[in-house]
Amino acid sequence: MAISLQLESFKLTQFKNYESEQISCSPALTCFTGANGMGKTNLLDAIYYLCMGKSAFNTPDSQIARHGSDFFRLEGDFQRAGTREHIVAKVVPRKKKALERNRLPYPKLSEHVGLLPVVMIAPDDTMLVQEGSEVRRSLVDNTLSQIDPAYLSHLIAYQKLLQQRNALLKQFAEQRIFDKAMLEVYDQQMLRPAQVLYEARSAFIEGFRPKVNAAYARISGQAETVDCTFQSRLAQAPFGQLLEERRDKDRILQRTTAGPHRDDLVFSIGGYPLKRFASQGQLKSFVLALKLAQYQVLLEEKGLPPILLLDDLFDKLDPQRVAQLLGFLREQPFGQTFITDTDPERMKTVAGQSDALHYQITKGKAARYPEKQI
Ligand SMILES: Nc1ncnc2c1ncn2[C@@H]1O[C@H](COP(=O)(O)OP(=O)(O)OP(=O)(O)O)[C@@H](O)[C@H]1O
Repeated sequence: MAISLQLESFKLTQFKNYESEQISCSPALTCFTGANGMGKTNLLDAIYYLCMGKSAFNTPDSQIARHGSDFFRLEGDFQRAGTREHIVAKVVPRKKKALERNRLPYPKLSEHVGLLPVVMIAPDDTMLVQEGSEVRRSLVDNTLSQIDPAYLSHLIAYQKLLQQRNALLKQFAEQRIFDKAMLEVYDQQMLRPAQVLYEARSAFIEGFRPKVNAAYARISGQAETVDCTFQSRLAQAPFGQLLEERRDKDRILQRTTAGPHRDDLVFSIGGYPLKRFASQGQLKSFVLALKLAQYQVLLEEKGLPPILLLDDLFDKLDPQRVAQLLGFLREQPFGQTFITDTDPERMKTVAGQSDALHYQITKGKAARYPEKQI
């Protein structure tokens, strides 16, 4: 597949440890190497921010503005299916956040999501297995939001109503009152977004499962099968019925105890719970498989290869897994890729293709490696 999504260059101003820097990108592979803490990951996060309107690490905007600065700005020049897309993010934390596409501000930031599909693979992806359900839901939500703007609108609507319903339950407890009719106003409004989220997530997981298993087999080179299933109470009863059944419980606990905000993904290996039975190596292969499956779903649904951001993977994976991953990347119709690594020598072998660009990062400054070193 011809590359039809490409970041040509991007500019950071007062973004994390970058005062001002402009980076030209390879259409295929751009590598950033440097010691720990120099600002390699920050570059990947800047690209992610331009694609998604927020940090990949949930870093609040107030912590993104460079120490001592009260704003930050990012600019990216993309080519998307033959069309130039100039994206600018101008952020004054807690005061103003504007995202512009070709000099026109978006009325809503969420309208930008999906234009420039992106997948970040980072060492802390192991949280997908080790942490609570919120992290797993956000993998699903992130993917579906990039595929379907309507999904994101329903998600935002649901989350807002949920917050309001929970606030009302708290208020009832504080004032020692209970007004069923008032609660039902929220219940009614939540039915449709909840159903949309449930149906979209269920359908998504069906397509996602075989891709996770196939990617795992390829990366780990092992025979055991892995699985990923969707767990939602909405599979047992309609949301309206769940809300009614749990009204007393919700009242006592002062929060909404059932709904799409409690959905989860269940992971297994060889038929056993992955979290408890996977070795460290199996766990790393599995989270990598989850992200590569996400990449493939986006590729199929969007019809153009997402930008792939690989953070620090080579440091954290053993050489065999690195080789498997590189083999996998070479086999697939992967689009533009960005990689960070502490070891320039290792990167030289990875970047040993003619159209790769290789930068040395030192304290928020990027310098091109001389061509002959690549
Ligand atoms: N708002 C900010 N203002 C100034 N510097 C910041 C800000 N946020 C983060 N930094 C700095 O950015 C650096 C971390 O950058 P980054 O995570 O990109 O490093 P890295 O090169 O990827 O390192 P590693 O190899 O350890 O992953 C740290 O030195 C940190 O102090």
